[in-house]
Amino acid sequence: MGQFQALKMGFLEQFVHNGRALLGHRSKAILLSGAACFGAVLLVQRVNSRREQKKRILEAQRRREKSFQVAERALLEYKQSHPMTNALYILSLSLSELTKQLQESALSPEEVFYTYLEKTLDVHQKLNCCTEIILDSFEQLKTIGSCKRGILYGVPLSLKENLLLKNHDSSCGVVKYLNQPADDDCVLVKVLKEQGAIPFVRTNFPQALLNYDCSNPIYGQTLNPHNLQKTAGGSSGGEAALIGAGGSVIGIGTDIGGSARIPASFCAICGFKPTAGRLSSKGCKSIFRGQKTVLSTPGPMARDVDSLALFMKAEICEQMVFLDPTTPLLPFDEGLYQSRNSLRIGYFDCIEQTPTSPSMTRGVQEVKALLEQAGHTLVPFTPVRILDMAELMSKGALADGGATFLQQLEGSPVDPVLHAQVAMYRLPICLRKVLAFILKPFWPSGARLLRSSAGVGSAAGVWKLHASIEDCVNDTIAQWRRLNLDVVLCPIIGPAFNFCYCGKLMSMVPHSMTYNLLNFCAGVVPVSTVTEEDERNLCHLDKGGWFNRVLKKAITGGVGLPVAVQCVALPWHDELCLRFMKEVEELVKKARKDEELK
Ligand SMILES: CCCCCCCC/C=C\CCCCCCCC(=O)NCCS(=O)(=O)O
Repeated sequence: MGQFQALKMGFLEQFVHNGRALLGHRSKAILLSGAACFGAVLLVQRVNSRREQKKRILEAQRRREKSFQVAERALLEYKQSHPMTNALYILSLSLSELTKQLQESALSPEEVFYTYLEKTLDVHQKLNCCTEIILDSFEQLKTIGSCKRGILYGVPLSLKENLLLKNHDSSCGVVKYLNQPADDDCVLVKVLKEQGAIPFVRTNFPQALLNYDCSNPIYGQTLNPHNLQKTAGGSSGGEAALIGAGGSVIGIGTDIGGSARIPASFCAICGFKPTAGRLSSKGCKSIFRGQKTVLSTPGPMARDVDSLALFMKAEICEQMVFLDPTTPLLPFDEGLYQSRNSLRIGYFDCIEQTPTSPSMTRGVQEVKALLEQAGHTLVPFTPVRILDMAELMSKGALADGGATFLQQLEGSPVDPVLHAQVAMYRLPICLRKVLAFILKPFWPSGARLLRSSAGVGSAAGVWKLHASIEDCVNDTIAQWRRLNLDVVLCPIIGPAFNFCYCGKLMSMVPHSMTYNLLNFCAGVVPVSTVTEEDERNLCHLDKGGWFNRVLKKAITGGVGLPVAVQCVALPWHDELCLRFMKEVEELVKKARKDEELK
């Protein structure tokens, strides 16, 4: 019995042990196969989502190609019955001259439209600057002849892709925004159509718009008309390239950190960022709607300043205020724009701890001399609290540490122009703060960039940020008043960079974004080209730290590229800013003529 009992116990123990082992193996196996299934599901999901991404991108690219093909056919048909003898003449006209000829019926809307269409198709082939020919414009053209009205009667116009257009996508280079056609035109486009303009082409931008290069995974990289190895700039780079190469006489960009001004500087055209609120932003798509700390605004881009002013006159009308009553009842002050009394102008040619190229500095110095010769008073001006402002603009635009930006990119391949930014926004906030703390003694500017990209953390942080910005606005205005200034002359980022450097040089953005932060108006005028001496002077950048060395790499090989300056005025003094830009433009033109005559 004892033996039997022992045998039974041993057998039972063995049974339980085997059972446990079996169960252990089984649960392990179950767990493993569960994990494998989960992994496989994830993989399949990923493959499917990549396939879906590719499919949507291909569809968008095909839509673009189709619009070009239809436009080419229409152009061919038109040319067969209407030999376009006036093309060179039409393309040489400024916007004011063109509108005059159209109003007087010296030119017909059809010949102007097809001339610009032909040029645009040709320019796009070389620069990849357009995202679509707006086929509805052919219908608009058919009806426009009978009704001659509006300041811009018969003028073909280009639009950055993020301006909403009824029945068209505004993708901003983000796959999840594809196949979501807008219900209505944005207010600016509605007003322009009422003023007789014909929006005929949409233009390219960098993915998600928060960069000053010009490439995205749907439409690719836009090239600079002055050097195909350089970027057109951004984010309104398609506009700048198209206008700079003569494919459009007037276009609209948007600007939260320099997007209308930087590409204008890169492509030798004029770009204007009005005071935010002066023009309606209703229907201008932004990647982080609701961000109200640093204000975005649409702005005109053109070959000359008069065109920018004419555009402002056309937009600022009762209809704009009716469609968007958040805009002020403040008619365009033609008298102020035309005034030619002498100005008191503050100037600076660099910003502390912010990379600045030799041609940026030279541009300001040369224009300063011309303005002085013309009888204006130039006063040295050091921007107040510029380093604080650099941090505030970064904290404002990235109050969430870049989380929304990354969210918007989910489901999209990330364009190489964004790699540097995305890498930074992917770092956990606390790691950015720790790294910033460690880097501060060795690399203060890098540390500042990292720390300010960590956002504000809380609602109290937002209020503190807004209070600090208010202080900066008040201090800047107080300084203008102390010096009794009308306007300020300063550098704008340039010359055009090699591809994919803009994201690595966000530290240069204070040159333009300061005026978005302060909500002053600012515009850019081309004044010169990069000289051999500017190129030789790049060696000075070797000394100034990492960002300066990156800048040197970004702009090496730039001889002959456009150089521009920036003109700034106080909030709501848009006409004064444009008048100052006009003055600069005229003086530079005169100096060039005098130089040629020598
Ligand atoms: C301590 C140094 C800080 C430097 C400031 C860096 C700020 C970086 C923050 C955000 C990135 C902004 C990039 C701005 C580039 C210009 C892009 C632009 O204006 N896009 C237009 C967007 S809109 O919504 O269509 O107006």
